[in-house]
Amino acid sequence: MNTLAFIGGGNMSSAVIGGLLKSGRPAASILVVEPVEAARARLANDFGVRVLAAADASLGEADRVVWAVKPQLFREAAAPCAAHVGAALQLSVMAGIRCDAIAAATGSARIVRSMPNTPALIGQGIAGLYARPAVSADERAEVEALLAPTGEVVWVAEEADLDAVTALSGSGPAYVFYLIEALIDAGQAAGLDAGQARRLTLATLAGATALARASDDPPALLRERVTSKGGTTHAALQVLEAAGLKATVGQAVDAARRRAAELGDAFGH
Ligand SMILES: NC(=O)C1=CN([C@@H]2O[C@H](COP(=O)(O)OP(=O)(O)OC[C@H]3O[C@@H](n4cnc5c(N)ncnc54)[C@H](O)[C@@H]3O)[C@@H](O)[C@H]2O)C=CC1
Ligand SMILES: O=C(O)[C@@H]1CCC=N1
Repeated sequence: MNTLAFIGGGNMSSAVIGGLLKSGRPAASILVVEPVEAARARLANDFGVRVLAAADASLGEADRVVWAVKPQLFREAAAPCAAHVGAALQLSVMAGIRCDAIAAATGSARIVRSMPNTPALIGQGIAGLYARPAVSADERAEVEALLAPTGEVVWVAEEADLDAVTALSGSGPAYVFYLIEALIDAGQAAGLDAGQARRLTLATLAGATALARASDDPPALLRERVTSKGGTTHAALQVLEAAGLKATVGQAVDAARRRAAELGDAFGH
């Protein structure tokens, strides 16, 4: 079995490692560079993987390297690894660090960038993936298998499309949580207690999403089926329309996409 190295052993790495072990990968084939002692102890206890406090020559064993440090720490983390990992396929889950910057820091041309989202932590994420041309079809399939425990993947053809993925599904859970907050508050304002408002809100979002997934009909048609003529839904939707909610959502996603591009420029090399 080849060796897989993770640089950074936090939330995202733990989600991927947990899934890999469940799918039968031997813990001894996984190496994690993690400077925080408590995090190393947790990785060793929970998973039995090999942990390193700092990069050393044993990283040279790895033919696959997963970059999972916070973006602003990438350069600092990469410097001591670079001498050992240049021949490996690099997979990054870091927001905003472009392939050029990863190539410059690692000396590898074989790079896959992914943009995950936080539901990955419970196996229900979706990640956008972009591969440089030097990455083979077999390596792409291997990356898909690696990320399978975190949820779904979507490939994009251009690296710039990852900025749109970041704006839609990377940041997207925050938009949904914001809507959840607003609906719970509204339910309470309408007279329900906090527990009732929370249950009704979460089950409604989960149920509507599941129905949209299960149906071949477009969301607009599903919406129309809820909306009786002259009824309650119509009254609510008129308020949302008058407030320009669709346009506002469009502007919000565009602001996130532009910010992702700016951050990519800022982390450039
Ligand atoms: N789209 C999203 O919502 C998400 C994006 N991500 C991306 O995944 C990456 C990792 O995020 P998390 O796992 O949530 O962060 P985290 O903070 O849980 O884990 C990062 C780990 O890197 C370690 N670290 C710090 N300096 C290091 C160094 N020099 N060498 C090796 N390790 C070092 C830290 O001690 C920490 O354990 C980030 O770049 C983030 O952009 C992660 C989760 C969700
Ligand atoms: O807010 C951010 O910049 C990161 C990228 C997507 C989710 N979190």
